[in-house]
Amino acid sequence: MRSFTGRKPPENHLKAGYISLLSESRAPKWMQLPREILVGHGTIREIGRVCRKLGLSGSAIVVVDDITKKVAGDLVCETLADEGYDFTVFVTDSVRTERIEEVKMLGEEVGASFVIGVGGGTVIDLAKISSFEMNKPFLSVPTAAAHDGIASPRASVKDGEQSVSMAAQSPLGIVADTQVIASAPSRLLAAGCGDIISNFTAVMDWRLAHRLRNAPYSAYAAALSEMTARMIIESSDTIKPNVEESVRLVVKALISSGVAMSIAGSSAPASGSEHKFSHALDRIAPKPALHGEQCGVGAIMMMHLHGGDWRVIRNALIDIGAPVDAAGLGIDPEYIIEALTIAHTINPERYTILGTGITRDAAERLASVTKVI
Ligand SMILES: NC(=O)C1=CN([C@@H]2O[C@H](COP(=O)(O)OP(=O)(O)OC[C@H]3O[C@@H](n4cnc5c(N)ncnc54)[C@H](OP(=O)(O)O)[C@@H]3O)[C@@H](O)[C@H]2O)C=CC1
Ligand SMILES: O=C(CO)COP(=O)(O)O
Ligand SMILES: [Zn+2]
Repeated sequence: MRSFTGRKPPENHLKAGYISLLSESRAPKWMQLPREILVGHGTIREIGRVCRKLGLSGSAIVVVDDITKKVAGDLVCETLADEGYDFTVFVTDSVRTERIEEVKMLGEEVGASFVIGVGGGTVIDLAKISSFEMNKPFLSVPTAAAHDGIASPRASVKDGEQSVSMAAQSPLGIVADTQVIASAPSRLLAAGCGDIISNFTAVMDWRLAHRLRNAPYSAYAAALSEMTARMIIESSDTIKPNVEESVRLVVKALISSGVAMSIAGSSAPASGSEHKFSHALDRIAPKPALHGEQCGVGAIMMMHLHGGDWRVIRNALIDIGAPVDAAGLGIDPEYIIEALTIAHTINPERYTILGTGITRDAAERLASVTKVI
């Protein structure tokens, strides 16, 4: 059991919290949250009943890709048929804008009333954004617990070679079958833990942006997001690959992180300087690693910049079997340094500890002090 306190809370920690509660923005807030969430062994067989419970009628578009069609998509279709639903399967290879248009056209053609995404980030993001643009509800059926996109209201869309993060909609329902997710490559579960642990530095950046730039801030969303990171760090020595109990813990953390983004009305509680670093790597690295893996390594370095206990983050990632350095990411150190120096240019409207950017020397020193290179 690891206990993590981040930076020593100031004496008036409660007061600081109180101040941030006082500063909760008073503008009317629209929070869209998932309504039915089912996590457990074999829950894919319940998908038809979940749709009924959600009052969904008419036909569905089931978005899969080659891997996830076999892994779970076919069983989802069988279960929908048993419950009397019509459906049309859309097999994708990406979440490019052309695919979004194709799903929308198909939806129009068959008169679909809702969309189900069965897969990883790419598949679920395609179901999320296309259903949002069709003004139809969507259900998230993750086949891996690799990041919090399974529950968030955000989507990353490939625009040319770049990935653009955009607001979309929360899933109306989430059906996470721990048996399916536990059989996914163990690297994916470790990546999901990296994405969650990175919430620590995301929240520290958010508080900094609130103090220095009066950025809209929600103490509730920050507390929920920080709690997910704390729980994963404190359980890091018990999270084991291909074990359903571990999957259940990580999936609940990913869902809570997605809910924190819904409460905040932005990805701020789960995306700070460490995500800027990851998105920068996605842009320049010849072969980027998984999103959550890059965010975990980013969190080690950004926690150091924040003056926090970066070794606790690094040790937890080691326990979990997630990468902690350039070698583990399979990325040349030169790209790590370059990504650090351009990270501040990603989502420039979001202020973080990176400020207006760090120099190459500072980046090199940061990456070596934290043993990333
Ligand atoms: N919307 C959001 O809030 C977030 C979105 N993202 C985005 O998600 C994307 C990452 O998604 P992705 O590339 O799919 O990577 P993932 O990390 O989701 O999945 C990695 C790979 O594992 C495959 N996979 C998924 N489930 C299984 C399984 N059960 N067995 C075997 N393989 C499996 C995926 O295939 P497949 O692609 O077929 O599922 C993918 O090839 C990035 O573009 C990122 O920007 C990341 C974080 C948050
Ligand atoms: O990955 C995310 C949260 O974990 C979403 O963050 P972005 O808004 O930076 O894409
Ligand atoms: Zn993320």
